[in-house]
Amino acid sequence: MATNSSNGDTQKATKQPPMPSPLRFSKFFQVIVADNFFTGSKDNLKKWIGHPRFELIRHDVTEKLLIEVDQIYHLACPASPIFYKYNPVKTIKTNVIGTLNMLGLAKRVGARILLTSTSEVYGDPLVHPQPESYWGNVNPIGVRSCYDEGKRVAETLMFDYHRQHGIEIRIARIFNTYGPRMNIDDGRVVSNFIAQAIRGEPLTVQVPGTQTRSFCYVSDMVDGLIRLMEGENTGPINIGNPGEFTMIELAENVKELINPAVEIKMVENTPDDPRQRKPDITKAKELLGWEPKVKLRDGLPLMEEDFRQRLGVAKNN
Ligand SMILES: O=C(O)[C@H]1O[C@H](OP(=O)(O)OP(=O)(O)OC[C@H]2O[C@@H](n3ccc(=O)[nH]c3=O)[C@H](O)[C@@H]2O)[C@H](O)[C@@H](O)[C@@H]1O
Repeated sequence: MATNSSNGDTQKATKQPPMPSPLRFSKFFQVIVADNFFTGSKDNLKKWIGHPRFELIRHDVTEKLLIEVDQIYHLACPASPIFYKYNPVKTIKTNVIGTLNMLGLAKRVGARILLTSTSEVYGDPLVHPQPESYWGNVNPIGVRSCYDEGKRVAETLMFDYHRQHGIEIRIARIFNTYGPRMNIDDGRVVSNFIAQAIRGEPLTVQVPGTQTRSFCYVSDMVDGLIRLMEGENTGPINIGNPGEFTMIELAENVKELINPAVEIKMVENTPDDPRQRKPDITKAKELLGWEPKVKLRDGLPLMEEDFRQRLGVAKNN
């Protein structure tokens, strides 16, 4: 540890006033990424590999991880319904055993831990928009339960470790997030529609099409998560964009912005699909000074650009 006062760097560091912005502070951190690549891609980390303050470990969070850290962003878990339904047992193990392991790590080294929970803890919500005080309407035995009940248990574990062991916790409830570098075949609606529009395939709106979601651009999400980690509130705090769209409206926007020639096709849905979802972000505004800046119609073209590059399809072709 850098405690020797004859060390120039340490003296300089101790004289510095506290950093006003967590975003500026973060450039001094070393980052260790642990990923099992079940849904993640090494390509997304390419630009950091070889950086002196960056380390990548192939690791499954359901196994113990013995490292020394000050902060833990516990982001692990497949989030696309296609992926978590493909391996529900793995999904619930990640949420339960994975969260226990990360809390064990936080306890051993005295780190602060942030869990990325989800709007899915509200299930098919009977309160609209959803404030953090709403307890939700969740099916405990459905095909989505590995994910939504899994995240609910993860939240419980976080608060139990906080109350029993004094662990510093932070919980974010993330609402549908999109942006460049998403897996093209992720299966979630924004990436599906953008890839379909670029390929000139019909946009597959699952019935009834009147179900709503609120889409947050990735840079807004990252800003919110860092503010939560650096702030004083445990949460849970909703982080999402309150702009609410039906899936038909989303398809119409993608069609207009990306490829007016594509058709919109109604297809079958899957069980327990939530009918409406919109975050109440009063807490995020008041406690984190956060609100999203990027509107859906500004974010979609940024994602389109990245998808076109990866699919090798130029605009106006
Ligand atoms: O994107 C996310 O952040 C969220 O994604 C999923 O939740 P969900 O909202 O069901 O995600 P999608 O698969 O993108 O579905 C959104 C809506 O679009 C519809 N959809 C999906 C795909 C498609 O091709 N067409 C279509 O109309 C679905 O029926 C659903 O109503 C996860 O379960 C959430 O936990 C996660 O936070």
